[in-house]
Amino acid sequence: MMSDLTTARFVNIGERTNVTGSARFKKLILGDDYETAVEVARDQVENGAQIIDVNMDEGLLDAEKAMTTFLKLIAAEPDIARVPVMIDSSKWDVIEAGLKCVSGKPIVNSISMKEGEEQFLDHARKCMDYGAAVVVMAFDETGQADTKDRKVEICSRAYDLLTGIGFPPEDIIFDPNIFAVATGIEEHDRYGLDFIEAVREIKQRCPLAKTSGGLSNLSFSFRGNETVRRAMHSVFLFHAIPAGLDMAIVNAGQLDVYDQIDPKLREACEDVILMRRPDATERLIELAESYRGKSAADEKAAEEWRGWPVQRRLEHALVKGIDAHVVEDTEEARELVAASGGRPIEVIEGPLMDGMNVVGDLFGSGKMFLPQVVKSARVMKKAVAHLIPFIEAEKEEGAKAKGVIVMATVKGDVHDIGKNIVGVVLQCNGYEVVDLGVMVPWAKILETAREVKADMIGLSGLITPSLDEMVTVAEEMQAAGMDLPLLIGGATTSKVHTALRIDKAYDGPVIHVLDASRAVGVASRLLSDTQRDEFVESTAADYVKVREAREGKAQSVLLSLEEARANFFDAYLSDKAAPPLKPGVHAFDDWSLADLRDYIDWTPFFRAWELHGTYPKILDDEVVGETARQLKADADAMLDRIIEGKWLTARGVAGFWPCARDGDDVTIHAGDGETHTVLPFLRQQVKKSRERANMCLADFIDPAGDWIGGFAVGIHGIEPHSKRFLEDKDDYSDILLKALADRFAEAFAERLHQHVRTDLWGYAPQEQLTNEALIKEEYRGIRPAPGYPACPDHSLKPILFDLLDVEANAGLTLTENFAMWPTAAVSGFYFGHPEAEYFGVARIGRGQLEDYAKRRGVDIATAERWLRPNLD
Ligand SMILES: C[S@@+](CC[C@H](N)C(=O)[O-])C[C@H]1O[C@@H](n2cnc3c(N)ncnc32)[C@H](O)[C@@H]1O
Repeated sequence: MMSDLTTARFVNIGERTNVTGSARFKKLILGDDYETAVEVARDQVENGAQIIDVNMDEGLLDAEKAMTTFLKLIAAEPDIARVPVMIDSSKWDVIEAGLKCVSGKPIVNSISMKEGEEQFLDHARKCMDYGAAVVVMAFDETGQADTKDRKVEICSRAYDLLTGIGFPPEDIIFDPNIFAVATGIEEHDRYGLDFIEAVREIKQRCPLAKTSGGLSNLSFSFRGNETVRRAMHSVFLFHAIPAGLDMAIVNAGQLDVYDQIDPKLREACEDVILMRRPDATERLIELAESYRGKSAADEKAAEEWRGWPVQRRLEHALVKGIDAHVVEDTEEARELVAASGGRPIEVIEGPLMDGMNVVGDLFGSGKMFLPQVVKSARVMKKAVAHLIPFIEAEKEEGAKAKGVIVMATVKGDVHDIGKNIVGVVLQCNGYEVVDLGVMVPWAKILETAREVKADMIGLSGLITPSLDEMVTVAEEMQAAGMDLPLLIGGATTSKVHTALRIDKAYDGPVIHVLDASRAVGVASRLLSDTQRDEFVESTAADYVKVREAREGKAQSVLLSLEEARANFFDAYLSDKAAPPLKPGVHAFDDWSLADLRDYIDWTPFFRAWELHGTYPKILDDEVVGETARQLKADADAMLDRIIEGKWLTARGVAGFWPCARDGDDVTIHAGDGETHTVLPFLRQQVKKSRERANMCLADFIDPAGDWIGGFAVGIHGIEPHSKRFLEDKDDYSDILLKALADRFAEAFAERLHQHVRTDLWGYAPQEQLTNEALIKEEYRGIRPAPGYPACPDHSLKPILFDLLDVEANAGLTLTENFAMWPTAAVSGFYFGHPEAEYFGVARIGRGQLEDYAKRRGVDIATAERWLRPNLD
């Protein structure tokens, strides 16, 4: 309960006997269990309610009867009947029925000028007849008052009308409408402050009248987060009561003592309610995350661990990933250490490292998974950040890292989720990570490694051209005479490529790290006095074996290019799709994120966090189910924030052009009929068994004339949010946000493709598929993406981007190695033929390489670089 001066004359109105606000009470009344329903009223009075609000407005109920029955029952209970009853209904008949059953002074909730002055005064006169006080809502013929001025204007007008008919001013209670704040909508930012200021003015203008409000609305955006809601309510009252608020409908048992609210949370609530800073909402939303999802039982457990000794609290916070109290706990630990003459560094070396060791052990033994580890790392980072100024002030050496690792996503590539996860996992295992970010040229990597005296270098990349960039880094390390271990990771990297190309380019140790969960094991062996040599030697020997196996392996037989072309896929061209209903290029500036949310494929999201399994089954998985559920809950909460706060913008473009197949090229005739663009595709050359064709995407296009489409979609606006998370040492939220942006991009590609089939191209207008069926690609047509197996050459992207004018229409650009920026982006071609399917071009021969170079007008070396994965 709030307990300070300001509350002395403040009246709590109990809200639990309200079928619209309490699911439990509704169930009792619908079930005719009035006996227990009366107990709800008694509990409220015992918990400090000084008025009880009774509401029976429920479609399935005879509200008049329910109101009458309930009020008569509580009138017979002296310990309840000692407090006034507020008869709450939007129906006047129900109010009148209630008025007849109340013996003491009733309060009517509510009347307003919504239907005009006449009805308002009619209801007021009837209330007067019953000696009832009235709640007057700030509502008039034009609607509900939302600004301060409207609130004051309507209440002043009502006051004059009521006192004009002799209504006792002390029986008037104004409710100037408490609305939800921190919704992410800018116009709502003023709602808290406007209410408080309106109350102040109404009290001055309307002598003797009282003010009230329904408090739970205020925190509506934080549904499910009781801690934050309670804090917001208490902070709001703390400021509204001195302004003149006399009463509020509130769960009296659910208010916190103002002084005992976590100061960080209290300040964030205050910033929002009093509109003290423009980013108040975002800050509160962000902070709220750390209090989210706490049930009553969790709350109790939470209170319990807060009573433990500080060392144990820190360990608990680290293992559970709770960052809400870590700064205050770290400070307490620091003071404790200081009191016994110790140094701040001892807090890191002692309780924090102990906690992280527990995390490391749990992770190592498969009892904890990446999302939890990243959350633990967030706690650790915040604790360390708090200690650093003290450590520096004492001119102490920082905690000695186990080793220093320079990490980078290579030049031309922009993907960093995997790298970031590895970085966080290494950091929380005691390594110092120098993260150079994305698109890092080799020179910068080498220079930094020297500068920080790195113990190893870690490279990451997602697109195929990055494989070459990694070879370049290895070659440059060799040329510079370095011998640091080089770690290789990322989606397109493989042990085979590492063995065949990178390991051969560099004499120092080269290790392919399959996934983030292995990074710590690799790093610790590389830096161990006893294990290093053995590990390096056995890995090198392993790579030699890979190379030998490769050399000795009978390679699949390749047809000549002519033979492969002769065995093309002979599609039924009469089945080709009709021309598009809406040809040309269509840009979409701001596709609804709420709409895209329903198209998300969650399985790859879990994979990004190294939780393997298909959604939704993964949620019930025996081993990772709990982690997956928590991760999904965090993702859903962030999606709410992204959508409500309009953090991101989905921009996309789709277009369709007349075209014809010309050998393995598709020639597009754009606009004027004169200019044409050539899309050169590659053909499978591996000798096929039996009837199977040597496919090429061009085979799905009619040489006599056809249509092809293209698209590009991207998710914009991530940067400021990412920056804010990182400034707050919150890698977990940063990675979560990036993974969700990727999900939105894929969902947008799926949604746009559906729109294309059913509307823009319109060859499948009747299609109706569930999201599951969309994910399984049960529709007609495909959208192959440059860089994927059917068209592995990323360098087709500039051609596609020109056709669609992607930069202007969707705001996407390409790096020198054809990675799209922003990172959360997808692009590809549309083929509408019913037999069109995905395949892999796989290995091609020298003949096709030379032919392709000619068709593209580039030299062989360039074509080799583009097609490297298909040449090995
Ligand atoms: C990478 S998944 C993305 C869809 C998945 N539901 C998601 O949300 O991540 C499938 C997409 O990759 C591309 N793709 C897959 N296999 C391909 C292939 N063999 N050739 C070309 N593109 C391919 C297509 O653009 C296809 O729509």
